[in-house]
Amino acid sequence: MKKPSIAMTIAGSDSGGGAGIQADLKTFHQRGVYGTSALTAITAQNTQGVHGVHVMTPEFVADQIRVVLDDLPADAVKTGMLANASIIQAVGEQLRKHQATKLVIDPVMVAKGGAKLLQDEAIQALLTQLLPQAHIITPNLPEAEVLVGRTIQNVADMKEAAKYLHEYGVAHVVMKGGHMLDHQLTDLLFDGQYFHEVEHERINTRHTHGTGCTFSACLTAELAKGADAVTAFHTAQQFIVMAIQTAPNLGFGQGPTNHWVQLPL
Ligand SMILES: Nc1ncnc2c1ncn2[C@@H]1O[C@H](COP(=O)(O)OP(=O)(O)OP(=O)(O)O)[C@@H](O)[C@H]1O
Ligand SMILES: Cc1ncc(CO)c(N)n1
Repeated sequence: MKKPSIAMTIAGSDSGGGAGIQADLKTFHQRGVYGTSALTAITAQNTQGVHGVHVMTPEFVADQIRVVLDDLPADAVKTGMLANASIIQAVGEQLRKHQATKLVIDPVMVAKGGAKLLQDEAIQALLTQLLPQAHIITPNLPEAEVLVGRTIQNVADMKEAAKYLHEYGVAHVVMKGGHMLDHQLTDLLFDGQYFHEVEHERINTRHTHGTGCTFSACLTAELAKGADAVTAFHTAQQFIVMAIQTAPNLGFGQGPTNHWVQLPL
């Protein structure tokens, strides 16, 4: 077998399997990439909500990253749920030590059911300790509003927010439009110079659990294989729309998407 590219996820476990580390690893696998992981927290979670959270110590998160990257250097790394500022600091330190490039930050703050996955005090740490070394940040609209400190109501606001976040040193900003109120959704990527926009129709479904995780995991897998940011963005966008369209109809709440989407590798 030809050696596969490696992608690492640093995130929380979703016991229900639709979001978090499980969505990331399934998506990495489906995109032909070998997935490794470091857990920041374990949630007791299903499609109906988060029933409990157990957070790892920053030292143990650092240990996982260190031993994995010493042995299995990642071609791209993504972060999801980071829980608190001490974990963010530990992650930042380890990634700098290992000179991890192609870092994708999905600034997970709240689960779809409303449970908090990041402490408020950690926002500043995310902005100052992870953004300067990141290749791409992928906020949804409520996350972007918190990071920027302004409301975002339309595509013009999304562009302003993207420019603001770019100032922190991240190479590309992807704004996900899943939370827009319109019938028509816009996702966009800002590379510091140009905006790349994708408009698509909202799919009327309850099966949107883990859409953000799945999208950013696909983006990370494409970067790991050597794609540029814009190409990776378009592939991830296609992947998530197909995954929502063909969701397996599981669970009594907001069900997972289809991680078996087949797109050319
Ligand atoms: N109902 C929908 N129809 C079509 N596309 C959608 C829908 N919901 C989300 N998307 C797409 O899914 C991707 C993820 O966006 P979204 O804003 O939902 O992420 P998120 O809120 O971080 O997800 P989560 O918190 O569940 O992981 C984007 O490309 C967005 O356009
Ligand atoms: C562990 C975890 N990470 C991220 C999300 C966001 O979808 C979630 N619901 N659970």
